[in-house]
Amino acid sequence: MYRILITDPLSDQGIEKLLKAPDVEVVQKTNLTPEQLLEEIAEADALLVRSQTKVTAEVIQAGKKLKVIGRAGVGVDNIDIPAATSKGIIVVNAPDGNTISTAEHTFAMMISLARNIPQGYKSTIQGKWKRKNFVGVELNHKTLGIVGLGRIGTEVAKRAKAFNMKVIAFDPYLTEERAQKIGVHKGSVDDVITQSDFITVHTPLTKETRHLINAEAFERMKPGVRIINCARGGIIDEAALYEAIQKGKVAGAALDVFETEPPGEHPLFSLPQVIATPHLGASTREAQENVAQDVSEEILHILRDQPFKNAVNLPSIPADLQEKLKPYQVLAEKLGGFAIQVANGALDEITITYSGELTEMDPAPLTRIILKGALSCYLSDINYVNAPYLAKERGVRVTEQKVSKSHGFTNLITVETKTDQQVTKVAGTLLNGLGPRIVQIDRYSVDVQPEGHLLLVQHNDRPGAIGRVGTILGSHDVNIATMQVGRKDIGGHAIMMLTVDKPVEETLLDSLEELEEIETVTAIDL
Ligand SMILES: NC(=O)C1=CN([C@@H]2O[C@H](COP(=O)(O)OP(=O)(O)OC[C@H]3O[C@@H](n4cnc5c(N)ncnc54)[C@H](O)[C@@H]3O)[C@@H](O)[C@H]2O)C=CC1
Ligand SMILES: O=C(O)CCC(=O)C(=O)O
Repeated sequence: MYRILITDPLSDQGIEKLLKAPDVEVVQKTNLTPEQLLEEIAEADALLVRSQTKVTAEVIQAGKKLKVIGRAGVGVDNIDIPAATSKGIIVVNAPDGNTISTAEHTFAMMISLARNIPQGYKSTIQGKWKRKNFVGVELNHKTLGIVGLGRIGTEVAKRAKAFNMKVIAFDPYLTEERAQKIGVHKGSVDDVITQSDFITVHTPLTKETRHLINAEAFERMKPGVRIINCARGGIIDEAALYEAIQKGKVAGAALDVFETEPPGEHPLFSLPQVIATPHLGASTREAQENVAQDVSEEILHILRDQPFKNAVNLPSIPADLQEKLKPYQVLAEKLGGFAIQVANGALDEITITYSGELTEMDPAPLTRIILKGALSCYLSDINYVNAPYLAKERGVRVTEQKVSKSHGFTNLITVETKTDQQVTKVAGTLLNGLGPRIVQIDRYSVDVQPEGHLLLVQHNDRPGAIGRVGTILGSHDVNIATMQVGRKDIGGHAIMMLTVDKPVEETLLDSLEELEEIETVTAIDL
């Protein structure tokens, strides 16, 4: 039974799938204090939030069983993503479900701003009739500058075109072709800032976008420009906006989001040119149902080990690729574990080579699983979310390549490890109907099922060596299940690869290493 903790109000219809799932227990507790959240999270397999709950590193650390954090919405700035990634917790969001609502809210704000609707309303219900005070401007033929032409920015652009506005958009990922298709002019930030009558921002809040619209930008804007922010507080420098309105450079601003939320008695609210809503962009019945439904499905898929698509801290993998790679997962994990256990010394580098039919797909997800298998031998709580992160943190260089030559196998994965002492190469394949096999250890061809307790013995090829190893194993009550030998030259360097029925103790390894012809003995547990 999976325990899913929901700590912000979510649409009941949206979470219906969770409520009806036979393998799920839903615990809905909103308005928790930070201390209560730390207590509740301890038993949860999944946490589902909107934007109020602050999912800090401390909360993530306290989530002993936590596998996934779901955000019913786009922005994940209330979740400590690096902390989740380093602990191997998947963070998923619902990026599509509130796009239209937020674009419509942006438009509502722009029209309200242009026509002074909130100010006019307030005055009218106070019994006044001040028509002269609320003369506005048309949108028709005005230039709208959009910073960030993603999902919401694009929907805003489409609506602006219906209002006969000229749209200039800046987005580092905007191509000329896409700009033409949407019907906008692709411009620079500078074009947006200097040419627009209205400017709206639709980016996430990042190092680059923090105070993107600042005092210097306001200086260069057209007099009478109007500003809209329905994305994230902090993209616009609020103090600079206050100054620019005071100076008469900016005619007005419509804000749905703030640097600190809730903003309390903000100086901007003393200015009649400023209109505001309490982060309402996604607050429609439809959007809330959509995002809750989308993220609920993703959480169920992740808990049930099924394909999912909206992980924020994992590269997205199309469902068909996930299906194609699924059969290779066991091979990849075992191969990683095997490769690391036969490599002596401190690991510097792992080079993973994919051959045969694996070159026809993107095998990158398998690299994560190989790293998981490798790092699990030394570190706890490793999974495919945090494995690349932890490898990098430990200074291990990871290289991935594809080569067509597969030495007669339909598929082949070769893992070369470089430590401060040696370079070791192991290769594995997925045999049709037989499952994973290790087929190469350095120069030697083998056929080993990567399962259970294995013993790799490197020795000199001398008569009686195999018998003596067998005798010592027997005297320690260790039964040999399978054995393979490989050598390149008679009397030269050789290997024995044994599968045994129980874990091999240190004392047994020491006894084997005392034999004159034995060079090294490595116990491998998979
Ligand atoms: N007010 C509200 O209730 C809501 C706010 N949002 C916020 O709206 C924003 C946009 O959401 P979506 O359109 O869904 O995201 P998106 O990811 O589809 O689009 C964001 C766009 O910003 C662009 N971008 C990133 N850095 C940039 C930079 N330095 N300069 C210019 N463009 C840059 C990206 O290339 C991307 O195209 C997010 O911050 C999100 O959290 C989203 C939903 C509701
Ligand atoms: O949950 C909400 O209402 C906030 C939506 C939002 O800001 C987002 O999805 O980024």
